[in-house]
Amino acid sequence: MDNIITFQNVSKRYGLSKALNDVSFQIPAGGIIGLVGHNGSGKSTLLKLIAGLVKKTSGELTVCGESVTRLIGRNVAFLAEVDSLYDFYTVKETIEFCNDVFPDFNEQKAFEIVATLKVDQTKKVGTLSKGNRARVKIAINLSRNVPLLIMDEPLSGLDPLVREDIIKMIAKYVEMEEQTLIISTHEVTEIEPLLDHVILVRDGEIVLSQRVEELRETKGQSVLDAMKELLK
Ligand SMILES: Nc1ncnc2c1ncn2[C@@H]1O[C@H](COP(=O)(O)OP(=O)(O)OP(=O)(O)O)[C@@H](O)[C@H]1O
Repeated sequence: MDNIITFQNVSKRYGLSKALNDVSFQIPAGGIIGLVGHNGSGKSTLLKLIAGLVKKTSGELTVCGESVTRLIGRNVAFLAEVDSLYDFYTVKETIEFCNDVFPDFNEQKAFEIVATLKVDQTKKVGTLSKGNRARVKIAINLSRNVPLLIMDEPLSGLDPLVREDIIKMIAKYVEMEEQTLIISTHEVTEIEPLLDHVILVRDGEIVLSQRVEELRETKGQSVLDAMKELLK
């Protein structure tokens, strides 16, 4: 499969407000894709459409070669801005719970990631600092053995040490040959070294979808340069 995701003339409206406007583009399979745009540009909507969490208003959307329905959740691990972890479970119980719920879950990997990040597994999730809660979220997402990982703003509102931990874990644990990770972020400078492909969104439209290497070779631009030019 060359492209893991294809959007053809996809629009999404919430009532009268247009979040995505007649969008057509493809996302290649494998590697890390950065989704970048200002607040309210449509990034979360695009990610939720891919994960089958909201319905398109019109157009054609395929993920892993199938039209998207709610069943697409089998192929997609979605890390939302607001998490759905249970406060009353310890970190260990949370990982065991995920192992029961997701048939594709790699429990050993999850334990390894939280141990690497020095999160105390005996603590209840509700008592964790914001940074450690984010570390648990990323461990769970990276431990799903699915073709498509989606992370909506995983770095937002976190201090530099936590952001660094998350970036390191992404670099180490995404299975680049078999998995595609789409990550939306405002922290372009930090994430740029990881990116294979970048998608820029402005006012519900895709203004760029290109390999980062190609952007450098053909236009001599970094992702940040392209962002400054196209997202003014
Ligand atoms: N459930 C909803 N109901 C109504 N309007 C919505 C809803 N969700 C998003 N919108 C609107 O759709 C547009 C795109 O929102 P979206 O959350 O996709 O943007 P975003 O790029 O993810 O923003 P941010 O960076 O702030 O998270 C915005 O104008 C937003 O107000």
